[in-house]
Amino acid sequence: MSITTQKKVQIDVKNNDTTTESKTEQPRVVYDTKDLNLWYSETHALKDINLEVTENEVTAIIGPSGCGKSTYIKTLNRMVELVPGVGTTGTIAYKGKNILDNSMKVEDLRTQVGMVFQKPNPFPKSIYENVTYGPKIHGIKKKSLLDEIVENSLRGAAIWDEVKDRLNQNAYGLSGGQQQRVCIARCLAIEPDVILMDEPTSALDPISTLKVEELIKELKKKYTIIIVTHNMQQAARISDKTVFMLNGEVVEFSETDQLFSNPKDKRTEDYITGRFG
Ligand SMILES: Nc1ncnc2c1ncn2[C@@H]1O[C@H](COP(=O)(O)OP(=O)(O)OP(=O)(O)O)[C@@H](O)[C@H]1O
Repeated sequence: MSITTQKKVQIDVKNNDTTTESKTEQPRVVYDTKDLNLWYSETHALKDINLEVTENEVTAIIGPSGCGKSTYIKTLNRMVELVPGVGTTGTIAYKGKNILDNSMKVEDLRTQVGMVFQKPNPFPKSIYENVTYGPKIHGIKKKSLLDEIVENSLRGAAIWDEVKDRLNQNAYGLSGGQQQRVCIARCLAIEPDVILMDEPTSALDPISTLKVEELIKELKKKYTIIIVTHNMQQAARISDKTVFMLNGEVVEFSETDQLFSNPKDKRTEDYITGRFG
């Protein structure tokens, strides 16, 4: 199911100082998925997915275990194709270009689309080296520039103050919540447009979870965020739109407030009220 939202922007245009005109501005669609099907060999994991992801919004994907949430998010940066025997039909346009087309270079896509995983996965290196890893691969060598990227990225991930005096220490020495924010900083260091998050707080305690949630709300001012979560309260707290998936299908996709307060589909209602899943 796809929805199209229209943000109406009223622009006052002085016309002989007497009249007012209004103009409609379309929000920018970052990912436009059309009729996407995906198979892991015989398993039909995604079925006729149609979804639009809008710029500078948080889109949450919820649904019971095995419904295809992770598969979908991993299709958005083509990580899913690392699994042998994966086949797809349909299209996913990223800023107008079909990423499933062979002509799309995965490396190009991944410089624009960062990913944060369920378990914090810092490299066994210093905090500094973790954050500079991506920029160095992209050829940045100048120490002053790398220093600047480290500070900006760690600030962006709301962890600068906690780690600024131990940048050369191993990231493994940090708490789980701090490690996850370093991983978010590592993702910001490549200056992506989109951040994909696959259950980023499921391994964190409630306080760290809250910090990452606050961070996500802040990050959406600059980035487009797509987050898979098992936690419906989390989806309700932080997302603008929510996708409910079941058995590989999108059952409902709408504004988060609407989906949780007034679901259109009985299956969504059953899921969010805990009657199944
Ligand atoms: N690497 C794989 N090889 C074969 N089948 C897979 C693979 N990964 C996932 N699947 C299958 O695809 C379907 C969707 O799985 P997926 O991991 O996307 O679900 P999910 O909603 O993210 O589940 P969870 O909430 O438990 O993480 C399931 O039937 C699963 O068994």
